[in-house]
Amino acid sequence: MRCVVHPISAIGAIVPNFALNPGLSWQWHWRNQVYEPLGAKTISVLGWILGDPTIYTTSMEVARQIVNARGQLEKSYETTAIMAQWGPNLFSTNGDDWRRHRRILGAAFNADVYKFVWKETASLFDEMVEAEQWKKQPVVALNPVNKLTTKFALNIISRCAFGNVFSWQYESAQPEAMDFGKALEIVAQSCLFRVIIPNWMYRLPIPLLRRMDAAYKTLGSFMASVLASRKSEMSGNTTEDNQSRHDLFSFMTSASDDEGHAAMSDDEVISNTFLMLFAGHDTTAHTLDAAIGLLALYQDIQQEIYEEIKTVALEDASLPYDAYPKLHKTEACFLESLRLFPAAFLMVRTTTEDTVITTDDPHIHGGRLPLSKGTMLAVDLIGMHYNAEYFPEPEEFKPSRWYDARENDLSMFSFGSRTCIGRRFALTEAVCFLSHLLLSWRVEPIMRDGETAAQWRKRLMVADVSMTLGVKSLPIRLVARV
Ligand code: HEM
Repeated sequence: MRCVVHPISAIGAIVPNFALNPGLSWQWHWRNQVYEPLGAKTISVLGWILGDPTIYTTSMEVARQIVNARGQLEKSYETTAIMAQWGPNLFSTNGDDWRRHRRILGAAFNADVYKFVWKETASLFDEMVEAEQWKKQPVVALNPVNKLTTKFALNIISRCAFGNVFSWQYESAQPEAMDFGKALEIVAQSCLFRVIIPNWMYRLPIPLLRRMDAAYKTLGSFMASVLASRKSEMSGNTTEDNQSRHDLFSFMTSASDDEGHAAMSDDEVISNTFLMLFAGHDTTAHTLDAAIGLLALYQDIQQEIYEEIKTVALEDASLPYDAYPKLHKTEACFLESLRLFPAAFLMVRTTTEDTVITTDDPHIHGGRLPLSKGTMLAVDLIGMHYNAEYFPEPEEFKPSRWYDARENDLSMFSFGSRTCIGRRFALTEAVCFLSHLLLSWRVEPIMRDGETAAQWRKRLMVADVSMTLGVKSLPIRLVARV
């Protein structure tokens, strides 16, 4: 594909998708117009004015080679800078450094944490229902549902990453004050701009920039103070007991402590915490939106899932953690929503030396693609997930595709050793949220007069692509089940 400005460049990413500019969202808008007509799963994309050639692939085979290659293909500074604003972390590092981060964080993602995620999600759900007074109303309009899921996922990651609980009705006494909840929200929304805007600009009297800067500083000093207090707990200087905590931060700091000379530095601990805050909420919230939208459209599937949830709910309508392994259909529904709307839609690597990859397009260079050092490769998860060879009738919402899926089939979380470390965290939170929601309410689309379900889907179930991918502003109605 040839274009004026490469999609993975500052200008390409900012300018929206139109005939002359693919933009960051071409993979969504042109998902049926590029690979199939070219007769290839792996293509090159070249910007005439700006941007070096990049190889894009929708092939599972090539994707596995790319993400599992050791040494010849790595993450580059340019493509990880947004996630590494506080220093090196699991997402941004390669080789031995990455292995050290993965070992330490791997210890933090454990069964106790998943149980904690379930407990916190269930408890926040109850708090939300109470605060929003849903029980008093036969019908609740969520317009849009996105606000609710984003608030929910931010709150959960804050609880489960730091053990920092802010209540559902949390509002600062002074609306202009910069506290943790506000700072987290602003930082999450402004990550991309933070790497583009030079530091000196934050000294200008521009309220928006000043507020962004204050949010970064608040979050930075909050993370530093939590680290200091956890270290103090570990050295036995306080009455608090680090062992009784089940948040990721505590497991990460004690795993790092156990590593001795291979431990993470304070900057690395803080950078990994920021990474989890960021990677751990937007992706899950976006997918919950998509799942709720799709279930609203596919009432028969929603009913099937409701029946499954009902069989595991206790008499008081609570759903214990033990029920989770029995909620296959609910989990499959979330996975299928992720297939249709892959929140992390692009995985990028760069060659560190001249290399050759094997493609499954034998008619192009005999299926062998020579690449020179410095070539960027991008795994296009949208193109892969809408390829009928892998997923027949790709536009259809069919959770049953995932009923017998193995861990390594979950393409939406990447493959192999660099697969998403937070996938079980996300799945636990999502299944807990959806099962609580669907047990008590039926979800329906709020349509315009005379609009059909198909028109509603076409109008609203459209991917909004920036750092992550999700559907925009979905109007949803909750109808109480009697
Ligand atoms: C629906 C939710 C999620 C999706 C779709 C998702 C997707 C992904 C994907 C595709 C990757 C691979 C990126 C690459 O190699 O370029 C990844 C990596 C990662 N994810 Fe997730 N993720 C989700 C939730 C989470 C959560 C909840 C956390 C943490 C609490 C998390 C933390 C990470 C981290 C730290 C990495 C880097 C792993 C490494 O390089 O070893 N993710 N995620």
